[in-house]
Amino acid sequence: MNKIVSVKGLNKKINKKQILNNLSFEIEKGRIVGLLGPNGAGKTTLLKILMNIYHKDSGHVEICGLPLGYETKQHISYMPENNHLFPWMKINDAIQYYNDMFSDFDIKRADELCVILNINKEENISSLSKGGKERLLLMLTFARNTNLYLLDEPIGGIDPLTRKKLIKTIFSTANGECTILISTHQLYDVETLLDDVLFLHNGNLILLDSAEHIREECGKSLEEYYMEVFENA
Ligand SMILES: Nc1ncnc2c1ncn2[C@@H]1O[C@H](COP(=O)(O)OP(=O)(O)OP(=O)(O)O)[C@@H](O)[C@H]1O
Repeated sequence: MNKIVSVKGLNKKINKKQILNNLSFEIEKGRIVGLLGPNGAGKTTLLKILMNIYHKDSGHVEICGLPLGYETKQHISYMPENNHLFPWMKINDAIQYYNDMFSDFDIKRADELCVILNINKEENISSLSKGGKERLLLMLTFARNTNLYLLDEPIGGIDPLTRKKLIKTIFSTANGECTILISTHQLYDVETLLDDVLFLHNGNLILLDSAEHIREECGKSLEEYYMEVFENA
């Protein structure tokens, strides 16, 4: 089975406002896909639907060949936009918490990622900076062995040097087996990482293409292409 995510005719309204409009797309196994678009485009809403946190109004969504439900959640490691961890915890407690919650959590991998991302396991979560919290969430997210990683704005607060290390880490995790859908405004930083891009504008899918095709066909970087598309959208 090569389709990890399959979305057909997905619609979502919130407070009578159409947030996602008849979206249809597929994501193949092993791809790293950038979910890109301006503020309010519907990126977080889409990720929350894939995670079964928000319910769709209509349309059909499958994850790993299964219709959305409790079981599909088990296939996904999700990094939400906001920190959902308890402030009284130490990082070590958070690792334990994830280990208890998820049977696919790999403690050894968590330790390795702590070293790579310069995370002190004795630190209190309440004392972490914005970037520190993001590094913690990324460590927890990628210490799980799942088929699909959904990342919502994972690197906005992370300094450029750590971002570089992080991108390498994401590459090594991806290794052709797992699939990553990453919503970000840091296009410049993830440009080399992405296999495909999905452009959302006002809840509409306006482009799904391979990064290579965009570079070859248009002779532009993804960031340049993004600017061109959204300036004229
Ligand atoms: N719980 C909610 N109640 C009311 N409106 C909501 C809710 N969640 C999302 N929206 C609206 O849905 C639209 C899409 O929001 P969403 O957070 O999905 O966009 P986004 O592309 O992730 O934006 P950003 O890049 O700013 O994070 C926005 O107009 C937002 O105000």
